[in-house]
Amino acid sequence: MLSQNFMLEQDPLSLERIRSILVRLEDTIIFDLIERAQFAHNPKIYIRGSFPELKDMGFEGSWLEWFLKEIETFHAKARRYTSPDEYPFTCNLPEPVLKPLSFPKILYPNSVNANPSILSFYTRSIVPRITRRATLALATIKRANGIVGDDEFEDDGNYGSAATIDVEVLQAISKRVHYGKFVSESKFADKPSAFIPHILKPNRAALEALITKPEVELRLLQRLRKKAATYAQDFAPDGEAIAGSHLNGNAKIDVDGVVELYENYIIPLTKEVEVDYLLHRLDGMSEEEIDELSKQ
Ligand SMILES: O=C(O)C(=O)C[C@]1(C(=O)O)C=C[C@@H](O)C=C1
Repeated sequence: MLSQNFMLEQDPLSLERIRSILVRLEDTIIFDLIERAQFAHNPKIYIRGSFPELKDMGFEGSWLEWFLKEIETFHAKARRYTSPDEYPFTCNLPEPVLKPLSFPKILYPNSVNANPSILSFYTRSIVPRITRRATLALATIKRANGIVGDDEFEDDGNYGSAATIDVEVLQAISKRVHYGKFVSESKFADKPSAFIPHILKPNRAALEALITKPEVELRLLQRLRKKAATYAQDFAPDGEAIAGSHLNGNAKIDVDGVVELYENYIIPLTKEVEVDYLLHRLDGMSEEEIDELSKQ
């Protein structure tokens, strides 16, 4: 079986293996979004300074940033961020308590990190979109109970639950997007001579054209729509999907929203990471080394 375990894989740069991980991460991302969609938008948790309790403890960021800092502090101690496919959202994290694993050297040393963009599009675009249904349901309940005030409708008070799932979604998207580095390394290793001229004379458009595979993207979006539509349904105790349970606003997740998330953010950002990685792929190499690579 193709795995995500770098310590076990014979050929970590096989494009088939890397793509199989991207496919599996689709499931993780869809399920995490379904979990997040259970709760209202809760915009307060993304705004710095809206929790005086955090300020009192000397923390200046938002509620979500506090969650990220605390969770990543713990995970850093368990050496999560020494793995080549894990990237933290916060900095100044503690050292691991265990000695490092000696991962095989797969990626060329680089400092490409797309997490600031991921955090920004997730909080500004994704959360409001996928929580719309929970927010509307809350509005109905509050109106029926005579509670008015539009901003109240977005807030169900589940700040801990919402932020816990936010961290999971962010980590899954981050892993997915940064897998772009492995895709790039695999494509580069396959034919360095195709890439080298556009790295030496930096040309983003040419590099992007080289890594873009429209048929792979199309298949991905079709598969994703089917998966999201399946998981959006309810299932009877015997495991049969309940007909129509994903219609008339009852779907567990906004299927179009999931597809748009991939089409407009996740795939473009993965490609950006791929190109950024390539642009630094020859950093620190001598002319002789580059000449040698160009022959391949
Ligand atoms: O599978 C690849 O070849 C990738 O580069 C990954 C990916 C994606 O984000 O899913 C990105 C660019 C390609 O056009 C196709 C798919």
